[in-house]
Amino acid sequence: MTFQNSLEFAQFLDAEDALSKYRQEFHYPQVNGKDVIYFTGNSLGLQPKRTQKFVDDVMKDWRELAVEGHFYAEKPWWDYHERLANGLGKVVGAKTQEISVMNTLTVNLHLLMVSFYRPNQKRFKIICEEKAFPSDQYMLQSQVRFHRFDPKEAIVEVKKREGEHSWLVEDILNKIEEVGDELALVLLGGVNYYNGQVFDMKSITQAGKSVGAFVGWDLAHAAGNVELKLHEWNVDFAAWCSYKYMNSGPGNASGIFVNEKHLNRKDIPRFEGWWGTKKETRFLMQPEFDPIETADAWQLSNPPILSIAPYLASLELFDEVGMDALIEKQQKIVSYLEFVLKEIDKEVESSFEIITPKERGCQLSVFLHGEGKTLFDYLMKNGVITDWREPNVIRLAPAPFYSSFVDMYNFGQVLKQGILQK
Ligand SMILES: Cc1ncc(COP(=O)(O)O)c(C=O)c1O
Ligand SMILES: Nc1c(O)cccc1C(=O)C[C@H](N)C(=O)O
Repeated sequence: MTFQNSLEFAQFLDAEDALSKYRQEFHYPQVNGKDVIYFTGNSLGLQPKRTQKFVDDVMKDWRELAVEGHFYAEKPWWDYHERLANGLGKVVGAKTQEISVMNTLTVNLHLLMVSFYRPNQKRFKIICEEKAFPSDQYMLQSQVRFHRFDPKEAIVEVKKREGEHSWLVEDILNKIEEVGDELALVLLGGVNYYNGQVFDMKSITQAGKSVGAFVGWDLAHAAGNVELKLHEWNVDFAAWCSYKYMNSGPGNASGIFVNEKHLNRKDIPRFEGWWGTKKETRFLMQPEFDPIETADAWQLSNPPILSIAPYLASLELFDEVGMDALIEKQQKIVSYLEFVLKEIDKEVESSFEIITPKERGCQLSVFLHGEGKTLFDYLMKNGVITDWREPNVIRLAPAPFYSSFVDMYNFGQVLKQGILQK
């Protein structure tokens, strides 16, 4: 056994880790009386301890002020959502006015497609990745049918090459070129949920724009995980959920990005509601829609303050730490996890194939050759929270805010026991 492959080395890495203190900021579920090893921040992030106060404050204001809370709460509700835009802009690389917080991811993608999928007989095709997250597939198919086109003709899926586990960027760029002036929209997941691949969003956006298409991104697995420069990359629109790497709680309100150049355009239609009208005139109850000059124009209803409160708490943490520090730790901890997996792989008969390419964020997807769901069940029973995706893949996503190097080491030990005890 080498020093690298020891508990002491993992402890040394934790001691060197400037973010290790942030683990204390989160609540940990327990199994067998011990904190779990949590790998599913890519599905639902842990609860930050400070969230409770943010929610309690809203409950208190509601209890004590009732309707007056809209205007006289310490953080008034009528513009509460605006408090999130600046912090979120830093996470996704956008200007404050390009961000709004509203609804949930699939709803927002639909609303954004109302604006940015405007097919005609010539230009009606959409490029996406094959086997995108099912909700995205349903969303795209239903949008295409809504416009009376046939999904089989309109949706062009870029496939992985035979035998490959990830997509080649050149295949996506070539497909964009090939579809050319029939292409209305490019809409992909910035990070694929299954293999954890980070797409080259800059080049793909550029290619889509160069053939005259709109380009949007589903950033469910990217927001709070990888570097994003939506404004600089000239992305038209994007949406994400807040409950994965952004730790805002199950099914919580999420964010959208609309490029500044599309704000206030009369030729880009929108579904509209009263929370998209200017605050100054909103309560005059006039029949004309007077759009806010920011992405908030896409808001329909007054936002769910109790949902947005945890998101604000979480953004405070992101603001304190910053994406650069999170990404730096993420690269170290994911590399260490890869090392742990490879070491165990040498010691046991089974073999693990990491199907995540080198373009990656927090997630390693691991194909378990020679192992079945019993290994996954063993991990769960022994306090390793991971998830299982058919046919034989576990996804491991150590979140830099709260995962430790010792967690990775201990995971390796549980994994080894799980395989050896068969
Ligand atoms: C890539 C992707 N798209 C869409 C969704 C659906 O999100 P929601 O249920 O918040 O609409 C998810 C996660 O559930 C996802 O990972
Ligand atoms: N939101 C979820 C839920 O309520 C139940 C189960 C899973 C989810 C998820 O978010 C799944 C996640 N998008 C994924 O990548 O698998």
